[in-house]
Amino acid sequence: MTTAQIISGKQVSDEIRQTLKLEVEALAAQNCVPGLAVVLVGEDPASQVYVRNKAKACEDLGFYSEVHRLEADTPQEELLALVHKLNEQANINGILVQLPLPGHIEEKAIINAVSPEKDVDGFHPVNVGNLVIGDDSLLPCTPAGVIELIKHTGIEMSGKHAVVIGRSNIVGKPVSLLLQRENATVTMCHSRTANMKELTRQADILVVAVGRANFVDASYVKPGAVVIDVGINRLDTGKLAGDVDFESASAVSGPITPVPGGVGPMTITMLMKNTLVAAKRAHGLS
Ligand SMILES: Nc1nc2c(c(=O)[nH]1)N[C@@H](CN(C=O)c1ccc(C(=O)N[C@@H](CCC(=O)O)C(=O)O)cc1)CN2
Repeated sequence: MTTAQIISGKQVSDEIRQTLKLEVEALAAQNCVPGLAVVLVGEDPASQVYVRNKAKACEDLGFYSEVHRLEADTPQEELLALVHKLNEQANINGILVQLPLPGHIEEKAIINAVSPEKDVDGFHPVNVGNLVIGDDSLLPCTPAGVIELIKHTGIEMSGKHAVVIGRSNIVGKPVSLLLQRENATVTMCHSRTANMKELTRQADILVVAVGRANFVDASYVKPGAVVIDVGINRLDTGKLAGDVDFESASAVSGPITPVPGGVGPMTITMLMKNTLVAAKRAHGLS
């Protein structure tokens, strides 16, 4: 049985949403209603759930929202035309095209088509570039959620050694940049890293985003380290598993996130936060 502190993404997410809701109410008095457009192409079952949850979050917080559901064989040009239309739509402050997209659509072309001011995913090269140079930008939701969860533990990131396993554009790379922004010393590991355990065992903060169920066990973890599991892997049994073997890792770790109920719920909450920020900017409010 674990004695480690379990970091509840659900609880942190609820707290942030309460703050957002108050802000939305205050903004309404200034005729500013945040608007989010979510675009789903195809019928991927997990994506359908995430899109429904995004629409529900908008409703709960008092945002305006639109969900555009397109057939799986929708031509790329049609999707681009929709994105261009949403870029021009004044009541929409945030545009999110749900990933993954069907194989015939070039993800990069779609991401690049979203206006950077409405890119609430933080995936557009302009926002990525601003993240790299440390300028204000819309931050990618899952990495921003990871930082919020670490802050919630009360453990200082400054001066700590953070190790990130995984170097994807949507999690590993941005989370490393955000940790550096918090003045952590960051090491990135990936599939070609030699002696990975030697590095991860030095980590005060270990972020795992490899996409392999139960990849990290206790042997990777420094006693007392904060462990953040970004993985969401659907097992053959239908159950969800993280990239971290929770039973094993939590026997030695400090605060640790579970799956489900850890990083996942933060993703949508940070999307709501980004949409609010984008709406305020569009209305000239700081
Ligand atoms: N355009 C984007 N596409 C995708 C993103 C993204 O940030 N932008 N991230 C993921 C999917 N995603 C949001 O879109 C997402 C994933 C997981 C969760 C979540 O709450 N997970 C729960 C478990 C839910 C379940 O039972 O499946 C948890 O971990 O507790 C929310 C949002 C890929 N696509």
